[in-house]
This record gives sequence, C-alpha cells and structure tokens, in this order.
Amino acid sequence: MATLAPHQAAEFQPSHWAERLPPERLDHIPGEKGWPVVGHTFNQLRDPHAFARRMFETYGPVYKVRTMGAWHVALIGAEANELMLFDRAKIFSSDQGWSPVLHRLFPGGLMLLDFDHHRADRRALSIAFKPGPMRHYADSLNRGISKRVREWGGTGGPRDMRFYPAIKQLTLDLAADSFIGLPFGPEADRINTAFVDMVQASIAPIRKPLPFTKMRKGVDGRALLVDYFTRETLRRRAEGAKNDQRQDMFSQFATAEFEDGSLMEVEAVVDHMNFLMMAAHDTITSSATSLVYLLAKNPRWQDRLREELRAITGGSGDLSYDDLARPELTEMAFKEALRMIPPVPSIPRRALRSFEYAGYTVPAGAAVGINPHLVHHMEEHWPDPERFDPERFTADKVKARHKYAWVPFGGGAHMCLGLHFAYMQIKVLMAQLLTRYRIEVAEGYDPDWQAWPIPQPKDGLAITLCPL
Ligand code: HEM
Repeated sequence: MATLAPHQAAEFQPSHWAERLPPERLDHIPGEKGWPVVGHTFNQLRDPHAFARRMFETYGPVYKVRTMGAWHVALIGAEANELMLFDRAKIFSSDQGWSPVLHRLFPGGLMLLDFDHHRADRRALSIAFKPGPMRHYADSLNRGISKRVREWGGTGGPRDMRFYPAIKQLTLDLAADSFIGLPFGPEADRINTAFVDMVQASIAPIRKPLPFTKMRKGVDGRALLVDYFTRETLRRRAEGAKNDQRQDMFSQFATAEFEDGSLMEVEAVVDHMNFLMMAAHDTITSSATSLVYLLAKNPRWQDRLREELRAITGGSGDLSYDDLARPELTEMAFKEALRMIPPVPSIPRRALRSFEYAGYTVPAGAAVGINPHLVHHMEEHWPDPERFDPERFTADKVKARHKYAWVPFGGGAHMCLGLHFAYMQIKVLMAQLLTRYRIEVAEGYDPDWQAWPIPQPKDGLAITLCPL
C-alpha cells in the first residue's frame, strides 16, 4: 500500500514542468537508460505495450526509463492507479505531467490546472453537462448521426468503407453543432480545419513552430481559434440576457459563473473550449472505432446489442435522452472496448513531494505515470484478457473487482468531465448503426493498430455495412 514518505529537507521542489530532477535522485529505482541521447524513445514508440510489459516483467511495478529526453518513473497496478488518480495526499501535479506535451497548444485546459484553481474552474464548467444541455446535445446527436449513418449505407446492397476516417469527420461535424452551436457549413469547416491542425501539432516530433512544420500549422490554427472564441465569448455574453435558448457547450462555458457569481476571464473560457474539443475528439473517435471492430469480430454480441437497441427504439434507431440508461448490454460492450483498447493508454503526473509505492521511495520532482492499458490486460483482474467479453461488466463482477483496475476515464479530481457525453454519443451511434446494418469484416482480418498516443487502426478499419 502507498504512503507518503517522510519529508526530507533537501527535496527537489519543482515549480515548473521544465525544471529537471537531477538523475542521481532516481539511482535506487531499477530501469533502463536506453541509447545515448534518444534513450528508449524509439523502442517505446515502436510498440509501447510490448515495451511496458517487458519492463514490468523485468523490473516489477516501479521502474524508470529514459524517453523523450527525460527520465520517467512508471507505477504499475490497480493500486498505483488509485494512488496517482485519487491522490488523497495531493502529491501529484497534472499540470506538470501533461504540460511537456500540451502547454504550447492547449494551455489553461483543465488537465493543465491543479488543486484549488482546477477545482473552481471545473465546478464552473460542469454546468455544460447538466441534464438541460445534455438533453439538447442528445437531440443534435440523433439528428446528425442518423443523417450521416444513412449516407454511409448508400442506396443499394453491402457497402465497403473505412470506418475510422468516417467517424472522425462525423465527430468533428457533431462537435461543431453541439459544442459550438455552428451548423454544418463553411464556417464549421474552417474551425474544424484549425482544430485538426492543432491536435496534429500537439503530438508532432518537431516541437518548434518552424516554417512548413505541423507545429507551425498548429500554432496558426490556435491563433485562428483564439480569435474566433474570444469574439464569440463577448458576443454570447452580450446576448446572454436576451437569448437563454443557446444550449451549446460553448455558450454554457461563456456564461458559466464561479461560486461567488463572477464570470470567468475571457482567455480562460477560450482555453477551456480549445482544450475540451481536443479532449473529446480523438478519444470518442478511437473508442467508437474499437467498439465497431470488436462487434464485427464478435457477431453474436453484435446481434444481442441489435436486439436490445431495436426493442428500446421501437426499430427507429432514435435513442431519446430519457432512454439513455436502458441499453445495458450496449454500455457493457462499450466498457469492454474501453478496457481492451483504452483511448488514453497512459496518464502522466509529476510528484510534488516524495512518496512510497511498492517498497520504493519516489522522490519529489520525478515525472511519473500510470499505464491503464497494461492494467486492463492483467490476468489477476481480467481472466483471459484478450477475449472480448462484455459480461465482465455485470454489476456483481464490477463490485468484486478492484475499483481502479478499469480506468479508461481516469479517476479522482481530474476524472473525465465528458464521460457521460461519450456514453451518449456511442449509444446513439450504435442505435443508429446496428438497427440499420450488419457490420462485417473479412475472415481473419486483424488490422495493425497505432498504439500511441491515441489508438487508431493504421488502415482506417475496413468494414462492410450490410443493410438489414
Ligand atoms: C471515450 C471517450 C473519452 C475517454 C476515454 C476520455 C478519457 C479521459 C481521461 C483518461 C481523462 C483524465 C486524464 C488525467 O487524469 O490526466 C480525461 C479528462 C478529460 N476529459 Fe475525457 N475522455 C473521453 C471523452 C471526453 C469527452 C467527450 C469530453 C468532452 C465533451 C471530454 C473532456 C475531458 C476533460 C475536460 C478532461 C479534463 C478533466 C480535468 O482535468 O478535470 N472527454 N478524459
């Protein structure tokens, strides 16, 4: 069990993510340095899951590795997930964990705030996920998804398609509608392009905005979005009193209030909006793709979900807000897809104070991280872990398992703010898809997945939609 280590006067006290812990402070932690300069960066990028498993099997639940120019300490296990995510003793900074990747393009987002500041902003933003606005998003999701899903099927017989790019585009279009209140059209396209450029830049290997690089495009995309959201925040605030009909997420954010009734700074609204779109987009795209893939590979389960969704929607495929809790098998299947292929396979933090875990004292200043993907595949929690089995998520089985053995949405103070939105979009999508088509993949099809930072099938996922 983890405990806080006794305070040491000479602890390294990081106040900014760019300050480095002297490497000798980690001398007592087992692990590998890798190649000169690059460390294990390329080995880890080539196959992050195999790499993590080998390190865990070689060194145990606490190991260090040098990647991306710095030492990182991995904490493996359901207990480590609980320690870091629940963070009872406020040891871990999310800001200093995520900033190396996200600070340039997504500064000020919730994951880049800590403790009191984070709590106040998160509370204000939660207004956008209350039943009123959620009901509005449900309508817009049903509208947008049913139209596009019909188009995917065409007019004739079976239709081959690449699912990943199609759901990515649909998710972007839906976000413009429910997140910003923009109808499909040229303005939504302009915003979407700028946004996609930002997301691609956030994981680009060249981190400086040099001409013609992805980072340059991303920085330009950010400038466009900052300008747009700033103007729109002011406009929607001015309209607020007259027009309380606007239920899109951005209008909710623009008029969100702190506990004392004050409004957020305009810059903060803009940063939160940019960040939220990023947090929502590739995660939903990735998990919708893995669920479709797993259902195509497991037709018996696909039939069970279809039956359930037909009964609930009366065969129409429209899943109303009031019926969202009813498709229990669909929810279990989604949870199983999130277990097998979690969209956020690893989660970083920085230790602000030293702590103990599994017999090691990890010093203040260490860059630490948990590995949901590895824990989601541990035999001790998940017998036969490579088998798709939604029955793992019956109420009894969930109760019998370690609460932090399944953490696709994280946990504790930074737990995914949009998880109910994600469940909603996936259930509406499944209702529209499965009541219209049988989803098939070729015999023996086993696509290669890019595992990191957010999983996606390299070939876009080749499926066939067969009209029912
Ligand atoms: C299947 C889909 C999704 C998955 C797997 C997912 C996963 C996660 C995870 C693991 C975190 C926590 C990261 C950490 O602790 O460092 C997180 C945070 C967050 N997510 Fe999601 N997410 C999904 C969809 C969404 C959607 C649809 C939205 C918005 C509508 C959203 C908004 C956020 C926000 C704002 C945070 C930051 C919360 C905070 O720091 O307080 N996510 N998400």
